[in-house]
Amino acid sequence: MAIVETLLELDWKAVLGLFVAVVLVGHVVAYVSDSHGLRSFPGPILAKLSDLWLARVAANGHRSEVVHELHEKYGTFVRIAPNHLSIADPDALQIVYGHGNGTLKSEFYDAFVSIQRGLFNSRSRPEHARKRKIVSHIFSQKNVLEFEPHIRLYVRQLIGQWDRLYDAGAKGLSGDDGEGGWKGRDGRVWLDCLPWYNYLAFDIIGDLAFGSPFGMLKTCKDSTPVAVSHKSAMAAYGGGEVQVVHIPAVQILNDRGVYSASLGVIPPLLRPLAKKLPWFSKGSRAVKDLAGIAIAAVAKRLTTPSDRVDLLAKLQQGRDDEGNLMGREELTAEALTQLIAGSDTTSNSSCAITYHLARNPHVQAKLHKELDEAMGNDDDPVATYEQVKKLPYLEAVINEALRIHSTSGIGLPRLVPEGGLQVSGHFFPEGTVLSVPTYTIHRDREVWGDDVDAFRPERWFEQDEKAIQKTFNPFSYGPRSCVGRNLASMELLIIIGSILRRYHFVLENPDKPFETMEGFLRKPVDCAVGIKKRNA
Ligand code: HEM
Repeated sequence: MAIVETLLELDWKAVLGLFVAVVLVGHVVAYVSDSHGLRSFPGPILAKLSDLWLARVAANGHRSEVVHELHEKYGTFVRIAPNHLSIADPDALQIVYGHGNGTLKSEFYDAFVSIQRGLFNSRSRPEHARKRKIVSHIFSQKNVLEFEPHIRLYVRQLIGQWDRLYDAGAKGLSGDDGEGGWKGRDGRVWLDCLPWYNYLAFDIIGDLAFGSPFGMLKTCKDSTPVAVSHKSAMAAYGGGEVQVVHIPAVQILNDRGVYSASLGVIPPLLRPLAKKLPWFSKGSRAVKDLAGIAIAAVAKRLTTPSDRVDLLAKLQQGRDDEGNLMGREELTAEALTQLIAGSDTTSNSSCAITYHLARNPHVQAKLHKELDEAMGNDDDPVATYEQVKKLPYLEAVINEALRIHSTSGIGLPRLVPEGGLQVSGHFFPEGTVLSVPTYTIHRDREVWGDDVDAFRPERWFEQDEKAIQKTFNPFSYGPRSCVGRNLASMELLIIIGSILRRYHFVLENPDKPFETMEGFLRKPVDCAVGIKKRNA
C-alpha cells in the first residue's frame, strides 16, 4: 500500500519512466515464461511482448479494423496481447460466450466501474446472476411494450424539429440548431444527423431510466445536468436540493468509452500509474462526470415521487432471491448502466443505418415502398410498434447495417475457467483471455458471401439462415448478452420506420468514407445528409 501511495505522489514524467520500465521487465518475463502456451499463435511481435500494443491500438480508435486486418493476414487465431487470443471462428461464439462453459468477463471490465459495479461490469458469477435476475425481468418483451409511448414521444419531437428545419430550409434559411448547424439548399435541409440521433437516444433513455428526459431534443444541444458534488447529491436522496452544472453528456460518454477501453487492456497493477498520465486523466474526469449525471438524475427523481412506469420504477421494485430491494447506491449504479448501455448504442446504430440508406438509393426506395404499404394513409408520422414489427425488408435493412457497421465490434474478452477450455481445435488453460471479434465474423465470406463489404439487405433472404443465426452477433451471446435487446430492437424499428417513411436522405459528400472512432463501441464521427420531406 505504502509503495502505491509513494508512486501516486510522483510527477507524471517520473511515472511515465517507471511505467515503461515496469512494463518492459514484466512483459519480457511473461514472454519467456509463456505461462498460457500462446507462443505458437501468430500476431504482431509487439503484441506478444506487451499489452501496450493493444492499448495503443485501442486508444487510436480503430481496434476492430486493425484486428480484422490481422485475421486476414494470419487466419483464425491472432495473439493480440501476451495473454489474449482473438479467435475469428463463428463456432467459437457458443463456447466462449455461451451458457454453461464457465467463462467470466476479464479484468478489462474493471476499467468501466464507477459508483459501484453494475450489471455490465460485474465479474463475479453470483453477483452478476443476482443483478441479471432483477434486470432481465424489466426487459421482457411484455414489459418493454410499456415503454413504447415514451419512445414514440421523442421520435415525434425529432420529427417536429426536422420538419421545422426543413420548412425553414425550403425558404433558403440556415441556422445553428444541433452541432454544426443546418442550411437550406436545393429543396433539402442539410445537417449532421448523428448529434440529432444522440439527442433522441439520450432523451429516450433519460426518460426511461431517470424519469425525465435530458431535454436535448428541445434545446437542440448536448447538455445535461450533473451533480457538483457526488457526496452531497447522495445525501440529498432524503430530500433537499442537488446542486448541478450542465455538461455535454454525449461527448463525455465518447471520452469515457475510449478511456475505459484503453485502460482496460493495461495490466491492473499498472492502471493507477497510467491514470496519472495526461491522456488518461481526461478520461478519468469523464468517468466521474458520467457518474454525476446518474447521481443528479436519480436524486431528482427520488425526491419527487411519481407513479410513472419506467425503468427506474421497475428497478426500484425489483427484488433478488432473498426478497431484498436494491440499495440507493446500487440503484444509481444500475440506472447509470442503463444510460450508458442504452444511449449511444442506439444512436450510433440509427446513424449507421441512415448512412447506408442514404448511400444506397435503391435500398432506400425499396424500404420507402414497404413502409408506405404498411402504414397506408395513417396521418400520424410516428410508427407504432404494431405497424413495423413484422416488416421483412425493414428488418433486413436494420440487420444488414448492424452487421456491416458492428456497433459492438471488438472481441469481448472472457477468461478461461478452471479446468481449461477446448475452442476451435485447441486447448486453453485456465486464465487465458479469449475473444471472438464481432466485426470480423460479420465479414466471414463463407457465411455472408464474397461481397461482405457491400451493404445489401437482400443477402438476408438468400444466405443459409442457420449459419446467419450462428454468426450474427450484434448483441453478443449467452449469460452476458445484451439484456436490453428487446428494447433496442423496438427502438430501432420505430425510429427507422418513422424517419424513413417521412424523409428521403442523400449524402452531402458521397465520396467521403464513413469515418468511425472506436472506444468500447464503433461510433460514426459524423454523417452529413440532405433531408427532404417525402410528401412535400
Ligand atoms: C443497438 C443497440 C444495442 C446494441 C448493439 C447492444 C449491444 C450489447 C452487447 C454486444 C452487449 C454485451 C457487452 C459485453 O459483453 O461486454 C450488451 C450488454 C448490455 N446491454 Fe446492450 N446493446 C444495445 C442496446 C441496449 C439497450 C437499449 C439497453 C438498455 C437500456 C442495453 C443494456 C445492456 C446491458 C445492461 C448490458 C450488460 C448485460 C450483462 O452483462 O448482463 N443495451 N449490449
